[in-house]
Amino acid sequence: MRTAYSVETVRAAERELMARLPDGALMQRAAAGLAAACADLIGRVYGSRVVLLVGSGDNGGDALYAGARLARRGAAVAAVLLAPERVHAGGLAALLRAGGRVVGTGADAGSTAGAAAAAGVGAVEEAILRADLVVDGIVGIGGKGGLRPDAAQLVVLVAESGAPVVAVDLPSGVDADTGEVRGAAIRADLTVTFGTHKPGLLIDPAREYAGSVRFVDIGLGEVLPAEAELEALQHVDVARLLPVPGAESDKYRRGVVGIAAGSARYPGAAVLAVSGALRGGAGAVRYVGPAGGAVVSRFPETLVSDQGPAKAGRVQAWVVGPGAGDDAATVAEVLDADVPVLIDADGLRLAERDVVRARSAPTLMTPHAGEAAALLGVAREEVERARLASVRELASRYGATVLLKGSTTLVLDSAGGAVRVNATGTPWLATAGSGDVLSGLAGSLLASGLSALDAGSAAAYLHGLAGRFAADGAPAGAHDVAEAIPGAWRDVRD
Ligand SMILES: NC(=O)C1=CN([C@@H]2O[C@H](COP(=O)(O)OP(=O)(O)OC[C@H]3O[C@@H](n4cnc5c(N)ncnc54)[C@H](OP(=O)(O)O)[C@@H]3O)[C@@H](O)[C@H]2O)[C@@H](O)CC1
Ligand SMILES: [K+]
Repeated sequence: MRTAYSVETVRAAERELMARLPDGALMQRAAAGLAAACADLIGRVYGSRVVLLVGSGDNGGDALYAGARLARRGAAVAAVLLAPERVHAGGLAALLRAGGRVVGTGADAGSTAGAAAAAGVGAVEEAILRADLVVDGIVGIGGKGGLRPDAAQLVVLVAESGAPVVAVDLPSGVDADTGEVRGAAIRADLTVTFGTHKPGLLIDPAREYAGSVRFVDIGLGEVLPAEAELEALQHVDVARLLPVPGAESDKYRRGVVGIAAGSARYPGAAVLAVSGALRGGAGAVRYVGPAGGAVVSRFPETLVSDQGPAKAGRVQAWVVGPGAGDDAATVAEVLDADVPVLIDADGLRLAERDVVRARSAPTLMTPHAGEAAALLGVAREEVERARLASVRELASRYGATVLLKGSTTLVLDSAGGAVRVNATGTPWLATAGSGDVLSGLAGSLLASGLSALDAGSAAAYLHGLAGRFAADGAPAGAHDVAEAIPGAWRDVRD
């Protein structure tokens, strides 16, 4: 399991650890890891041109000490100082001792102007445009709000230069706790993060700015609390969750999932939800709704009923909503059942909030950003900008477990706790019907006994992986994704 902790938690752990260690020890560990990562990225250190962007905090200090290490290995290292009068003094001294230099306004230690001040801008620009590597030490977990204008100007120059960029701890300009990006931010090829991942490194849009992420252990793990703010399941975690039938299992013991989906207008949604459900571990799939003919002709193993959910026979979990149109009565009937219910698509719009809140069996809601926005009464962009806040707000308003779909899917249990983030997806998954497959898959896992949190996060993981396998770099339809689920399941189990 990969975990991420908020800035507040990191600060507390950092204080505790620092109290036990000699001064500066943590920064030296960070700088050593950072320098090694930079060297790996550029390949040949000797003779390479490295530019450090140095803010006035410890993030800049990390960059300076790492720069000193690279300079000792023969790199030509130039530091651009955003606030020369408040630069990390030890770090700067180390860089200068190792043969590094200060470029631009930073050369004028008396200047209070930023790096973009007219006097030094030419030299700064030239250094950045000619760099083999840019190290972003503008700001780390101490960043507040969008980048200030002088820092934002450096971001533009770095983007123009096209040089590889290593971000120190976080790409400057992204919010460490939320993954939000306000205004300019560094786009890194690699982010070297210390002690623990920060939520922003795992949640879009910030995740995209981080590039690949390399973790440097500075010993913080021993003082971090057991529960993280964010968890990202890995293969081994998902493998532990997936149901395995025993020798005594029959279809009923493995669980029956009921799919109440589709309409005369959208029969395909029913077929796709069933296609996901058949690959999700339940022993049988029951279908209720007007698309029974289409479902059975594609999947003859489905148990079809036209009696409505209450009379359809026993199920251990329901999926309601994909392609449901305006059939509010079916949604209400399903919500009345005392078994776990997954609500998706049209069902999200049709479900009464008070009814959802009053349910005693688990409820799993699976909106995409547009649906979440409609439920919250905000613009879609607002949800995409602030995914973490959105999933929290929805879970609290509905008293339900919420899976917010997207490039990084977030799942939050109705009782709170760590948010699970899933990043196995691929942009190719943004295709019609893909969500219907996910709802069937998650519903099937619910029916086989997983909690709403585990069913949602394991389904998102498998679905994302199946999307990758199905697409393999080319467009794929939702039915291809469903067909790739067994391969994803095997990949996880092996
Ligand atoms: N955690 C650990 O165990 C370890 C942490 N370590 C490292 O320390 C880092 C945290 O250092 P930190 O606390 O000094 O804060 P940091 O990120 O440098 O930022 C503060 C500076 O940024 C400025 N600034 C703020 N907002 C800004 C904006 N929008 N735009 C522009 N500037 C802005 C702010 O200016 P001010 O508000 O003071 O004017 C202040 O000068 C952490 O990320 C990691 O790299 C490692 O050494 C190993 C151990
Ligand atoms: K940074």
